[in-house]
Amino acid sequence: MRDKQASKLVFDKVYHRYGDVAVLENLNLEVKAGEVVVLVGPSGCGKTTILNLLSGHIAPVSGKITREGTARTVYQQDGLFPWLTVSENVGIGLRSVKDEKRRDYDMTELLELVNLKSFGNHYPHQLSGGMRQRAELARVLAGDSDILLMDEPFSALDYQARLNMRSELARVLEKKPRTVVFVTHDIEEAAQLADRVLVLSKRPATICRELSITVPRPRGLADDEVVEAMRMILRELGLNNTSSVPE
Ligand SMILES: Nc1ncnc2c1ncn2[C@@H]1O[C@H](COP(=O)(O)OP(=O)(O)OP(=O)(O)O)[C@@H](O)[C@H]1O
Repeated sequence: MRDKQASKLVFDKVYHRYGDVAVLENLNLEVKAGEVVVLVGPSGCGKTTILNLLSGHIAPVSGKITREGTARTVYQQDGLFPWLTVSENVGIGLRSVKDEKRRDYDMTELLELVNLKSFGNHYPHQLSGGMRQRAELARVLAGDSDILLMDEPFSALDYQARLNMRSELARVLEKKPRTVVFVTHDIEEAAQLADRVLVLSKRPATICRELSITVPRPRGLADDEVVEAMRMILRELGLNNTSSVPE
């Protein structure tokens, strides 16, 4: 399998616009191998555009993007095929893997990893939203991609399911480390998951604050560093009403 340390993402003076609308202006960004970077910022500032540029779905107008390693994207709505079982959906994640390597991937292990071992023969409509996102996670972890690009993957779930998915992702990354770029509007999620939070300005997006969080995952919502990170993100986003953040 590929050396996980090899994956790295770099934006060098990236400029992008749609028509006349400049979305990114000379954005510099570096994500180290194995790092979990969370992007937060105002709606429409260009977070999804950054992921699409990182995945190669779109090309920048100017500037250079370096991506060492293969990337898979997880979206807000799960991308499972409704006519395939969970195992078959997860198996699709192995499409890019050469036949002789496929036997290295144990489907049971993947399903176990996301706590869906008994649901391999179920169809997506027989699962809850959280279970579907877990199946999606197994699908993107299957195969040999080193980079996960996650675009508000848990935002369609209810609060309890979101909390569960955060600790699930933390646990999965502990077992199968990946380089992750994660977009969210949820500052709790950012503070609980990120090694580094990048707070973006409004369009054209620049990085107005970088925040490293060193406490190991999984992290409690009331952990000092998590609470402090939430405070700083709120302040940076101009949402200074900190009364809802636990003292
Ligand atoms: N394909 C496109 N064509 C034209 N304009 C686009 C396109 N995609 C995005 N935009 C515009 O570019 C800007 C940035 O969009 P983007 O989706 O990257 O922002 P975002 O930060 O992810 O937003 P949100 O937080 O609301 O999801 C927005 O003004 C959006 O309307």
